[in-house]
Amino acid sequence: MTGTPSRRRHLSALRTPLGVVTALLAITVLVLAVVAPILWTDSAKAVDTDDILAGPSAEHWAGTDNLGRDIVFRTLVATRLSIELALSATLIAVVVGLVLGVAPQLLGRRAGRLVTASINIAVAFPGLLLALFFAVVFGIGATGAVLAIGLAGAPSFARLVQTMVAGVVSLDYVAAARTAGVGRFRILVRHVLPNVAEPLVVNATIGAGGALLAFAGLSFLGLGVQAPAYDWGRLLFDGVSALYVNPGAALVPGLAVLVTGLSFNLFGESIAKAVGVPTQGTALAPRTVVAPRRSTDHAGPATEAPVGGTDDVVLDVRDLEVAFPGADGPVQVVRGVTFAVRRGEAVGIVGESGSGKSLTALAVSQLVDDLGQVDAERLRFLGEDLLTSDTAARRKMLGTSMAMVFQDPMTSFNPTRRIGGQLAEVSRHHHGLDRKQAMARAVDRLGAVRIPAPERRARQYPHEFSGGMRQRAMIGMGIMGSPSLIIADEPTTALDVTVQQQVLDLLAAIRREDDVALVLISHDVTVVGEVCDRVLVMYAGRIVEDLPAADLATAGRHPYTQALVAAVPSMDTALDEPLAVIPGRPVDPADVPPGCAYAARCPLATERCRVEDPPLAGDERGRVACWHAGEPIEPMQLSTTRTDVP
Ligand SMILES: Nc1ncnc2c1ncn2[C@@H]1O[C@H](COP(=O)(O)OP(=O)(O)OP(=O)(O)O)[C@@H](O)[C@H]1O
Repeated sequence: MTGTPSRRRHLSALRTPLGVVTALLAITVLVLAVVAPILWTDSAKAVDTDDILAGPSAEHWAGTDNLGRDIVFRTLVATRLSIELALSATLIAVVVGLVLGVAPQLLGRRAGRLVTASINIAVAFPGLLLALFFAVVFGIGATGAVLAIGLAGAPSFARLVQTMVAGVVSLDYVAAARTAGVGRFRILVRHVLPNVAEPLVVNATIGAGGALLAFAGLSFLGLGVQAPAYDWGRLLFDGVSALYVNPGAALVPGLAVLVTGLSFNLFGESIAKAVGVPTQGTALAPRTVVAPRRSTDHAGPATEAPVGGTDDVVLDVRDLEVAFPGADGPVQVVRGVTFAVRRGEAVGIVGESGSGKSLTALAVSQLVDDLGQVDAERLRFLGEDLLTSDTAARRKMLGTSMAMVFQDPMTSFNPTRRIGGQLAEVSRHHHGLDRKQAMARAVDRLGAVRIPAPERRARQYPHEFSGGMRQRAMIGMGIMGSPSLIIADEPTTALDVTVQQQVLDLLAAIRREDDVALVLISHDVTVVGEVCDRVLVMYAGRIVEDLPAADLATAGRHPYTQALVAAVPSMDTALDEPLAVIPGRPVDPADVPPGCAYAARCPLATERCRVEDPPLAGDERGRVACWHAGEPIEPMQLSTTRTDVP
């Protein structure tokens, strides 16, 4: 390989004038830290009682101290201790910060929040004040100062780590690993930490500069290194007391602190800028992830049969609700969704953006984020109650029997790991295969999803795959086990049309061959009509119609279903004409009107619709929630053009 993109970006940081200067300075300081004590310790120790507190001369460029020792040599020799102390303190800050920063991901919801709150409080304290506090606690001297500065720096690293971890855990490949039942600790080690390592190292470089300055501050207050040992801070402390006799005694070590601190700081900043990593000043609000809670207020009879009977039911969802906190109390975004999926059945979920399709799927796969509250009367997968506590057996069952395919193939894989290894992880984790067997299975599955030269491809990184291939590899990951259900959320939206068809064909083939059930979420009514047996139409967090896919194009009974179909451009649509859209705007989940949520946009709406919410009533043709189901509507009333929308 010719070098990774990130390595190339690091090098580009060195090409800016600031990058070059600060890198050279930082390297010089590190070299001095190694060689100066070897070369000049004797000269730095040499006492000259005839030349005490002398000013600059040809022999002593910056003069001498109160024992006649050369200031320049002492400053050079002090480089090693100063750097050692600064790096030790930085190491402590990074390690403690890392532990605290990942803790909310590993601990339960309550303990995680406690850690987050403590970090937030600690971050709000000025660093030097914290350092002074710890210095007093740990005692005066080098060890106390290292611990004090290290611990005082930890909260800001913890905040940074927390922010970065929260950014990574929301990506699809982490969600996929969670669905695959990979434990929190393993996810952290395999997927999260490799992706935060680079920004952490860059920030540690910046932190080392800050630590140097902090040591100078503590030593200046007499709390740092004690004589006869000396670092730059100690020299500064001694020099200041003789400032009026020989200013060089304070100036030279002061300059060493300033230049080294700045060079570390700016070098770190220029790398950060070049590679685009966040620094400690750019922290975002943290977010933690935990499993949904069990509903208490909807605990209904668990023995009731799923919609349409119990035969071969893979997924059984009854009265599913998802709510998020809003400005005026919880906002319900999924409002009582009930459906079942049978073995080998393909069920499509359609609806406009924001109708609750994705959250329904996320709730089923236990991936709704921490803020979301998931309640259901029943949520069963292969007969297992998904609302019960987070047991290893349940995780394993989800991991081997349910597969998720996400919209964005860019974020579906961990960019730092080879594709084959990521697929193999599932089998090593769940099927007890050793590394070699798991890799063989991964190669086999890549072949099964029609990826050419699977053995070679397995050794490649995600960025070496095209979008369509990545999506197929994601499906391959889903079939590492023998899933009973694949949930595909807009799996083709990010792909071009020909690749879309290949991915849909692949899903259909897997379904046929292995009798796998499929839940396909899509904006695209045509795609769903082609691939699925049955379609759930969602509006404002509810299922408004459940009908055979064959009826979707012509026999939808809900006016919303008909409007969705009418808004699909046909082959006869003139390219220069504006696209058809459904009149009006979708409902704001925070402000759902009484009665039927679609009434304001519906050509059939009457007073009753605006007052009474129609139930989802079932008959032999499916289920529909409309007081005027099946009543005729003029095609003109179903859709309008984009230009007519106010
Ligand atoms: N994490 C969240 N916090 C708060 N609200 C959310 C969150 N996730 C989704 N929502 C809201 O829930 C509603 C339903 O979202 P969902 O993603 O399920 O819709 P969707 O039908 O899948 O839309 P799309 O097709 O655009 O993905 C939307 O109003 C959305 O803004």
